[in-house]
Amino acid sequence: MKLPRRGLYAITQPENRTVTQVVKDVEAALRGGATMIQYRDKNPLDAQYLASHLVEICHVYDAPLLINDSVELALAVGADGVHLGRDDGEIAEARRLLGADAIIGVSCYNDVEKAQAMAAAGADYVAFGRFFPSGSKPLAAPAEIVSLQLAKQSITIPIVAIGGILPENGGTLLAAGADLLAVIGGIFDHEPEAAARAYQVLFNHQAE
Ligand SMILES: Cc1ncc(COP(=O)(O)OP(=O)(O)O)c(N)n1
Ligand SMILES: Cc1ncsc1CCOP(=O)(O)O
Ligand SMILES: [Mg+2]
Repeated sequence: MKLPRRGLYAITQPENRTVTQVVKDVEAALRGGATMIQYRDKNPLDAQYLASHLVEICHVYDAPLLINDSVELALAVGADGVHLGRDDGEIAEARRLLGADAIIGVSCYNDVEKAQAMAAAGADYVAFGRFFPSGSKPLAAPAEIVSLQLAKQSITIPIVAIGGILPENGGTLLAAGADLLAVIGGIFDHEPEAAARAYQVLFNHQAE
């Protein structure tokens, strides 16, 4: 499945929710216009079961499903790719295991040089953030909007922004160079279809 060049990238929040509820919420986010989903679960009970249901529903909507942190889980469930942070392994190993068509995204925090190196090493997208205080990851280090502007000058793969992004503040990040907005709470702390739809105006504006 192809990596969308821009759009809303919804990241799951499965804590204290049943598999049925998480799948329903993700489907609602997809109906609301999310273009890609990441399964992120820091306390998984049955990750393989949930992730395989998420692959199924994402493919109905032609949206890639990426797995946070785990190449092994991505392989096991036939996911479209993986998101790797600084402690989650190397791009080359993920590529070897998942294949040429897999989508491999990497966290670059606030480090434009790292993003350039990751793009050269074969990443499919680079992610910067957190840009705004995040209830989902309160200790995430701040990133500067100027990093998006600098990255945009030298990086041609899609740039993802993450952290406290709402329909009210996402426009600044897109204007600075972000292509995809990655969101947890702004979608899944609310009714996800309406919440996802509220971000679409940002992308429609940009296209004008
Ligand atoms: C799109 C996207 N960007 C950044 C992250 C954060 O990854 P990481 O630093 O590995 O932190 P955890 O998410 O594993 O807590 C992400 N998951 N997705
Ligand atoms: C995983 C992650 N990495 C940096 S901030 C963050 C959480 C983003 O969630 P929210 O959209 O609720 O701030
Ligand atoms: Mg990680």
